[in-house]
Amino acid sequence: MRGVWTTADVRSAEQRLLAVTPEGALMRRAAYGVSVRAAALLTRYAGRVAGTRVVLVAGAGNNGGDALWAGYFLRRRGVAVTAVLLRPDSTHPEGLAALRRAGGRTGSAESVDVAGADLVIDGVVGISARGPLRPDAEAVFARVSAPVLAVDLPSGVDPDTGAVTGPAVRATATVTFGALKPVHVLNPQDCGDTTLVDIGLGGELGEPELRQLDAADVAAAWPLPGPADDKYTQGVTGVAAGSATYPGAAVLAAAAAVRATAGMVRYAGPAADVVRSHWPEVVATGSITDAGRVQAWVVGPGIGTGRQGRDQLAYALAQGVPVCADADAITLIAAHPDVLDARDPATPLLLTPHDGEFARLTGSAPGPDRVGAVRRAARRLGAVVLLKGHRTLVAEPGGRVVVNRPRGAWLATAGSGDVLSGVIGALLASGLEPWLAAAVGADVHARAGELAARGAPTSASGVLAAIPDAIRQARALAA
Ligand SMILES: NC(=O)C1=CN([C@@H]2O[C@H](COP(=O)(O)OP(=O)(O)OC[C@H]3O[C@@H](n4cnc5c(N)ncnc54)[C@H](O)[C@@H]3O)[C@@H](O)[C@H]2O)[C@@H](O)CC1
Ligand SMILES: [K+]
Repeated sequence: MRGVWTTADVRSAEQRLLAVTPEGALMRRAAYGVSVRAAALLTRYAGRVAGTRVVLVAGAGNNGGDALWAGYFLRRRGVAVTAVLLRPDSTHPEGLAALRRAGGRTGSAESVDVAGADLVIDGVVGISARGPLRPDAEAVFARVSAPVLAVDLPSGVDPDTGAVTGPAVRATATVTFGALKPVHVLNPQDCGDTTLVDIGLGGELGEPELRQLDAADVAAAWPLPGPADDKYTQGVTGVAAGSATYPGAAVLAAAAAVRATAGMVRYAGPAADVVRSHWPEVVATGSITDAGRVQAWVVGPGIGTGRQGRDQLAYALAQGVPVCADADAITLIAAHPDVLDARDPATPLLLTPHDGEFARLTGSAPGPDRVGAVRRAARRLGAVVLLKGHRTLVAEPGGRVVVNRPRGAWLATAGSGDVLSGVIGALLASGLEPWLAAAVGADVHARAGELAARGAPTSASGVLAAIPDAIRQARALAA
């Protein structure tokens, strides 16, 4: 798992490291990393390094210092470097001196040929940034047509939320130092391709603010049958979904569970015949009370918000096994919170709202601080909450939050949520910890969406069919 730390955490870790590191060493390490990434971008976009032209845009702080030192290293590789100094009187003195010593030039926003650069390096602001780009910096970036390499983060984007509230740099690539910050995972669009340079901060960092799974985490968590397994030992998934009028949700959720694990899937509800005819391997019954023993329930997609749905939900919650409550089940919990009384508090509950359901459930929309909102909701509800979105978030009551890596917007298609709940149900039934089940399920769901789409719109059935390839992809990347 990759950790992500707040700027406050990073700043205090840096202070501790600075106290035991020779003056300027951290900045030179950081800046050297920027120069290496800059050289790679120049090779890619201009076909060479020596003889190219790089413009640095340097603000008043250490972020500007990083850019100036990166300019020093690029000069040594034969690059013509010119720095636009936004605050000439308070520019980082050592960085400026190093650049000049190496033959770099400086100028004002008006005098430097920004439009003629092969690469622009954004050293306006870093982790001490507040608010959007100021007009002087905005005017410089308006003239840029070359790729932009952001130092630490794209200036103008909020480091801790990734929010853009005014003019901001849109980077081709970002080089960050010591630790990923929330901006890198919450706003990857404006960061471009982010690389992390190790400046030795690792030992100084505490618990991360956010976590992100990589393929190895997904592969390690995904349940696979062993030689001693049979259809029961892998965990039986129960799916209570759909209605006679809307059987589609039932078919999609049950089928997703079938695709996700090799164990058994039981379906209970009014769409039993339709489910059975599409997926003969599902053991389907008309009533949840006749369904038999399962190791986790998925309840909600298409069950409606009336008496029948409420009874199904209350029954599932009383079985002493983990429950993934989705769609109508969330609306039911919002309207009748007493339904949760049927649940043994030791039974894990996982809720998978989209923004509208989240607002119904908690009384307010997630707002711009989605991480804070989902973390509070999980704590208050004593449940794992998966907040759907371009970057799906999963929070558990103890405060840990996983951010899903977006893979295009292909999953914005009808029925896609039903597929997700079926996958998560199967993972819960296999015994995965609920927040890991939700995070790993969301990751494979996103991979399946990308594989199904391959550049053109897809459908929930397409996503469903791509689940095995998504699992294979994660396992192959981890191998
Ligand atoms: N402290 C360290 O040990 C290291 C710091 N490093 C660099 O230092 C950066 C942090 O440097 P600083 O704390 O000096 O601060 P920044 O360089 O992030 O910002 C400098 C100052 O700009 C002003 N400012 C804030 N928002 C602005 C806006 N929207 N437009 C214009 N000006 C604005 C503020 O007065 C702020 O203090 C990191 O992002 C990283 O690039 C790296 O060199 C690695 C080591
Ligand atoms: K920057």
